[in-house]
This record gives sequence, structure tokens and C-alpha cells, in this order.
Amino acid sequence: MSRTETPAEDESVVDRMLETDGLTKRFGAFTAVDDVDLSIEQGEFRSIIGPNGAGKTTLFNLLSGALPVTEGSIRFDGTEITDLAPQERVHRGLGRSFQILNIFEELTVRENVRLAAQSVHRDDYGFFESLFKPTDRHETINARTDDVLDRIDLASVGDEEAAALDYGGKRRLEIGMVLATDPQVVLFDEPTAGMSIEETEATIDLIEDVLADQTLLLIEHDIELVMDLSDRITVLNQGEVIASGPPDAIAADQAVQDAYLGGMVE
Ligand SMILES: Nc1ncnc2c1ncn2[C@@H]1O[C@H](COP(=O)(O)OP(=O)(O)OP(=O)(O)O)[C@@H](O)[C@H]1O
Repeated sequence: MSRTETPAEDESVVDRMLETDGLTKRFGAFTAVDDVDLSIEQGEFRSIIGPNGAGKTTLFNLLSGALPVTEGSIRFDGTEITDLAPQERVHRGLGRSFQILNIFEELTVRENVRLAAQSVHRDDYGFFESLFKPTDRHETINARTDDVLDRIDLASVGDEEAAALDYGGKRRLEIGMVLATDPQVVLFDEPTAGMSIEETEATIDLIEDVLADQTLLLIEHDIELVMDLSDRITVLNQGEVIASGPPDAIAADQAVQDAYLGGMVE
């Protein structure tokens, strides 16, 4: 059991979707993520907060496989994934949305979603069998694409170039592309960055609505949002977890106040 994570319930009945043990990332002599133990339950909405440079994005890069770990391990749905390639993690259900928009501007909205759906299409056929079942395969991917376009409310502009969407629409499309990979856990790196208040509210509604049953990890600078949405919050400071718990406990935590919040919440 880690020093920072205390189980909310009896260990044996709780489904742990994502766990890290002693996760550490060094860049030369600099330690960006320092001995982080996380334990995320199925269905949990967990936010990761901390000052600039605390190691939040680096932590996500380790979880998604974008960066190799220096030390420690990552388990996803009970299986060790520490050394798996990023795409293999996506295949297993670990989806990620990026701080920087990650859509193909010159493709249509539909083509963007379809590509994401196609990239992880899991079917019951082996490779050779699937060659003889192209219609089924296409129908499944098309159905998933239509469903996602409906859920992100972009069906009416499916045939337009993604470049034509406004900023909020592009962000929604990006969430749709994550959704199209049928994730069990989604890592969101500042999904509302650069958005207006209205766009932020719409995006949060969307996340809560379409990803209600999923396990979510969110990096977000808007503390009010984080306090509102999260089941639990993990606070990083200089790569280390300095607190982890429900929003009210985090707001009352003196170490968090000192390191980060500075009286921003009561
Ligand atoms: N590839 C890299 N090489 C060297 N140092 C890096 C690299 N990536 C990140 N760092 C350093 O690691 C530290 C943590 O950075 P990271 O981007 O993870 O922080 P963050 O908490 O996401 O910050 P922000 O809130 O500003 O996005 C920073 O000091 C950063 O300069």
C-alpha cells in the first residue's frame, strides 16, 4: 500500500483500473515524476493538479506510453503495461486526449472520427478471416462513427472539413476521437484549455454526459471545475504526490494550501 493512496473501500471488492507503483521519470539529473503511487478505481473521476512544472503532463506521458519510465510500474485493468507501446495501450482501452489539438484539419469531421474508430477496431476475426468479412467490419466502424458524431453533436457537420469548426467544435471532435477508440480509461490533459466560459461549460457537460461510466483522469488548472467534478484529487508538487483524497479534504490540506492553492479555496 502506498503512502499517499488509502483505499476508500475494502481492497478485495474494489476494481482498480489504473495503478502505478513508484513511478519515476528523470530527465538527466532532474526528476520530473518522483516515486508516484496512484490507484484509480473503475468509474472514478480523478483530477491531477499542481503548479506549473509539477510533472502532470510527464505523468500522463508515462501512463500513455509516450515516454519510457525510468523506474516503477504501471498496471492497467490488472495487467502490467509499463513497457507496452502507446498504440497497444489504446487497443486495451487506455484513451488519451492531448493538451495540443490532435485532429486532422484537412480531413472531414467524419473522417477524423472514422480514423480513430478504425485504429482500434477489435473484431472476432483473425487477419485472414477479416479480409473476407470487409462489409461487416466497415458496417461496425461506420455505426460506431455515426454514434460518436451524434454523441458529440457534430453529425450535422460530419462532411465539413475539420478546419472549418470553431475552437470548441475542434475540442469536441477531439473528445469524439478518444470516444471512438472505445476507451475504459481516458486521460484528459486540459480539455478546456483556451476555451471561453461557454465552451468550457459545454465541454464539461459533454465529458460528464458521454463519458459518465468511464474512468477519467483529468489535468485541469481551473480549480473550481476540479473541485466540482472530481471524486478524488491528486496533488503533485515538484514531481511528488503531496496529497490525494476527496475535494473537501484537498481544499483543507495545509500542505496543498502552502504549495499550491495559496488560499484560492476555503
Ligand atoms: N523532455 C523533457 N526534457 C527535460 N525536461 C523536461 C522534459 N519534459 C518535461 N520536462 C521538465 O519536467 C518538469 C515537469 O514538466 P511537466 O510538463 O510534466 O509539468 P506540468 O505539471 O504538466 O506543467 P504545466 O502545468 O505547466 O503544463 C518541468 O520542469 C519540465 O521543464
